[in-house]
Amino acid sequence: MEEEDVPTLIQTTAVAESILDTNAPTVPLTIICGFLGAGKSTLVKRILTERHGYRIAVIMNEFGDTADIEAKTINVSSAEDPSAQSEEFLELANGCLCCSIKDTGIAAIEKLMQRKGAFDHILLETTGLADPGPIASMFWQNEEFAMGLGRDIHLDGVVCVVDAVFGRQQMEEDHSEEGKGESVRQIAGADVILLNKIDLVVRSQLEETEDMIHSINPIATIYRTIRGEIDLKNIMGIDAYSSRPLTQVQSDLLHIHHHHDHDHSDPDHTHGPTHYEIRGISSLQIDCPVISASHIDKLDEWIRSVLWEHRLPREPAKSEQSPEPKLEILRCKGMIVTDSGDTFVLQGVRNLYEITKVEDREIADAGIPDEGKIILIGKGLDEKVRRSLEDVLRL
Ligand SMILES: Nc1nc2c(ncn2[C@@H]2O[C@H](COP(=O)(O)OP(=O)(O)OP(=O)(O)O)[C@@H](O)[C@H]2O)c(=O)[nH]1
Repeated sequence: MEEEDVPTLIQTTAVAESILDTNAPTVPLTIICGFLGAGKSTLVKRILTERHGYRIAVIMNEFGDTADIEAKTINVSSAEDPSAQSEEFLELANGCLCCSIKDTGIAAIEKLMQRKGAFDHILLETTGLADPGPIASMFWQNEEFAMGLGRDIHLDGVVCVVDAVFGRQQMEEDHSEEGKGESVRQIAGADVILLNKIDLVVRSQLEETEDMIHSINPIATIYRTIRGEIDLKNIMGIDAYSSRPLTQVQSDLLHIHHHHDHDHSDPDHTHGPTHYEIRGISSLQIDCPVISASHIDKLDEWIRSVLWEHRLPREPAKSEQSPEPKLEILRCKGMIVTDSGDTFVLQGVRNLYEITKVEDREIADAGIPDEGKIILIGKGLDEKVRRSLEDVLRL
């Protein structure tokens, strides 16, 4: 996708189909991020110790207090291979596998893949300060990845654990001049959010935090948890980066529609950027009418300009000194319906994206949607951006 000659839609579909047809499923990978102290380790510990029936390989930054888990060391460092010194595998009583990484995650995952077949899912826990975006794009639509680990692994989703007690305060601090904005980037890049420690707060505080999260990221599903207690099917196997399960994308989009239904009575607030703009990160939702098939190319061009050149098509590039915020998309997702009866799914993480035609048989399963919707999460998403995209869709 980095090249000028972006693969055509047909090729993309063909690749997706060939993956489907080879009957060699790749292992789903879930990234777990979250605020410092929000409860990531508590969640991981649950996964490693409880009897849930899943065989999960967990990659942790450090073993921390999880090292006391009853386990046997499988692989210790070897003298010939220095990279092996940075990781260790532990096989746990509940069938899970655990490994720690200190520097690059890729080396650990490559090692892990030598044990392919011993697990059905990979969880990658990041540090409390990590921005999941660059990590997610390492595993998605990345040529190097596609040629290597991508044959064995696919990105399933990004889960963010948010502290119900301090989450709001954390986001507000991150919004300040001194803050680096990690917590907001974590929320912006997540597909599922666990609002954890709900036992420690009152309902109104929960709702306020949820509102704030929704304003930054209307795509993510929020679950309220205590000590990371959650049915694992809600965080694993969600296929958030796939264009295949139309039903999932559709339900996400319907969910958003539902959530903002109350806005429709007020014309000024029908689709505007949400009122929160924390560290300039906000979201934009645009309804797409049924468009003509030729508009797909125009849309593709628009997306490329915004994602790669950080400007609207035909708009001059902004200088570094420009007072206007830089246009930066952290996540985009959408569904587009054409008058030829085709449905396309848009998926994007930062500057990587794909627009994929949905197969007829999937539509047969899910039903043809009446209209589409595009959601952008990022910086500089003002009314000008909305109008520009609407113009492209309504040519
Ligand atoms: N009351 C309450 N305490 C919790 C809950 N979840 C986690 N904790 C406690 O919160 C503290 C921090 O939890 P961790 O799981 O270590 O948090 P973390 O996100 O891994 O922390 P870092 O790795 O430092 O970013 C621990 O003392 C947990 O026992 C919860 O739902 N309710």
